[in-house]
Amino acid sequence: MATTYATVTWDQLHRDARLLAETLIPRGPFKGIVAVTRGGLIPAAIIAREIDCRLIETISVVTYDEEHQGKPQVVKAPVAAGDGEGFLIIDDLVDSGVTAQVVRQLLPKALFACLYAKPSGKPLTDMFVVEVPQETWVLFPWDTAPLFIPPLARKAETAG
Ligand SMILES: O=P(O)(O)OC[C@H]1O[C@H](OP(=O)(O)OP(=O)(O)O)[C@H](O)[C@@H]1O
Ligand SMILES: Nc1nc2[nH]cnc2c(=O)[nH]1
Ligand SMILES: [Mg+2]
Repeated sequence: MATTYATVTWDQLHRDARLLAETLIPRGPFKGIVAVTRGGLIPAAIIAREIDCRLIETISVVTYDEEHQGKPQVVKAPVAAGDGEGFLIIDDLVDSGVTAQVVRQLLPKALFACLYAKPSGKPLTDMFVVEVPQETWVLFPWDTAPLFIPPLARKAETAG
């Protein structure tokens, strides 16, 4: 199936992160947050502010596409979070669920929350805000830039 794109603006991301924080409050308080770098860093910062949490640890998992067939590599372990008890894991999104699976294995007692979830990754989350179709590629604000688009009339002129 052809890939479609879903553009998320800074405003939308901020709203969705605040919505997630609201649903997380009754599940807390948390000892700390583990942000899944890099995509989880900005959502984690927004959520940390809302739930008043100042201890932020990170985990970095590098995954490879099917073509490269590599095993996911943990290039930074979340040592301050132990087995995850009392910790909250934040990522921007789950897609295949591979990243979430690796993270959960290392932090089995932590709660896993993300902003966006595709069907394959959804079962690996404890909480998410918006479901996105599997074939949709989410474009985050840090992936995109505003672009000049010529007026329609000028486009018609050049098309002859
Ligand atoms: O469920 P999955 O198929 O594993 O995909 C989800 C992961 O992919 C993206 O990270 P990416 O590995 O692209 O790295 P980044 O966060 O450093 O950009 C995203 O931020 C999630 O962490
Ligand atoms: N930006 C972005 N990164 C991803 N990594 C895995 N799926 C996605 C996606 O939909 N968007
Ligand atoms: Mg990521």
